[in-house]
Amino acid sequence: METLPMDGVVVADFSRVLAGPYATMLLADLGATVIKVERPGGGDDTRSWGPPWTNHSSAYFESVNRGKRSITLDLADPEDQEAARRLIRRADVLVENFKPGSLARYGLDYDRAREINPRLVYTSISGFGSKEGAHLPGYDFVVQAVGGLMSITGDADGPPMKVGVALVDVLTGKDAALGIMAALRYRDLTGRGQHVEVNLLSSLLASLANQMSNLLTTGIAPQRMGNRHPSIAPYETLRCEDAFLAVAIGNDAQFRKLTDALGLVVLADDPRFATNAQRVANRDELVRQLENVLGARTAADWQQRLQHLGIACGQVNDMSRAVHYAESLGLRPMVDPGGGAAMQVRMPIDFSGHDSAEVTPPPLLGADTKEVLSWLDDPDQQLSPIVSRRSSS
Ligand SMILES: CC(C)(COP(=O)(O)OP(=O)(O)OC[C@H]1O[C@@H](n2cnc3c(N)ncnc32)[C@H](O)[C@@H]1OP(=O)(O)O)[C@@H](O)C(=O)NCCC(=O)NCCSC(=O)C(=O)O
Repeated sequence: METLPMDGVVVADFSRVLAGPYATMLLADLGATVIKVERPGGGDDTRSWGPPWTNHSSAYFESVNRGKRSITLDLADPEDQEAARRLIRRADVLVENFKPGSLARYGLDYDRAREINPRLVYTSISGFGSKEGAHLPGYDFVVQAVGGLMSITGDADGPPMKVGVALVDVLTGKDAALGIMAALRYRDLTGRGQHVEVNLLSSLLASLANQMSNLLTTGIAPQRMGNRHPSIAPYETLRCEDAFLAVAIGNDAQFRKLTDALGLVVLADDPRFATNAQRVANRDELVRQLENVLGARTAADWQQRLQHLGIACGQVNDMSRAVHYAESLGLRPMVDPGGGAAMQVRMPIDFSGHDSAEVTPPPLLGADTKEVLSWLDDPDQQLSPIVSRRSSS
């Protein structure tokens, strides 16, 4: 069997909803053995976040839980707490997203866990950190609001708007996975585990990149600009005959190519538009002139013509067309987990040394409890490979 980067790494996954499960799914995709601990009865909250539903849970749950085993433990029950501690003893990594402090009630907080296993990388995901914001529940939507993202998203004269997916959770999940990788490397160097903490608000603030830098440079908070860019023009959606085309011009040479293609070469020498700063200052007039010409053809037609000249542009696709577009470019965005489960999006990293792990469908609630508990009792026992839960259920 092929060697994967995280082969042999055991992850005790006490997380639920999105950010934590996203992080542990990445680890599973990279070959780790992920044991998802769920509450008996309903399990991960998102198993009931539908519609849409699958035969066994929800599309939401399935999007971030492939490649894992599921066990149910009632952490309020002393016997199950003991099982959780046995799992901690065997694990390399623990991931949890309880509200900070909650796990102490069950004897599963960091201090207790490191007594049991000093090599453990104990990863906590919270909404707002473990200090003054520890008691605050953290959902992506609220963090998009208080973290500034909504204030810079949407039309200039429209209401604040969220991004169309729980992107803060995804960013936080990726930060968690990165933190885990670094802590495992540190453990390789020192032999010591540690407590890795990430939170939704900090991951969002850290991802505001140039917009945050604009604030810090000028003291003025950036505002919503629709699809426009605060510092580059044209870098926005432009109206064609039938639809919008996103056009991104990053330097003057690219602008000259664009004006050539549109038969507007005079604009490239016009003092109002010759440099990026001038184009930003005279953006409304620039867009008016560009749209005058773009309006004569369809967005698809312009996409083909402009891409041919090396200009960054593309139609505004729905998600189905987005997948087809990726496939038309030779990418392999999708993977079939088998077992009758719906197709999934593949982990987006390619390695030259090995293929991506084979993907297995998300687990049924508690499907692995018996086997994992017996594995915890017997250090010589191997876990059997995950097979398709659906065909065996
Ligand atoms: C996700 C949460 C908002 C959920 O809020 P709550 O349901 O109020 O949180 P809690 O974690 O405290 O869990 C609720 C209760 O269930 C109990 N609980 C949970 N699992 C178990 C098991 N296995 N056994 C026994 N008891 C359990 C837990 O101890 C609490 O008990 P009592 O204390 O006795 O009630 C919060 O956990 C949180 O802020 N997490 C950190 C940030 C995060 O990951 N957010 C999710 C992003 S997803 C998202 O935003 C999106 O998808 O959109």
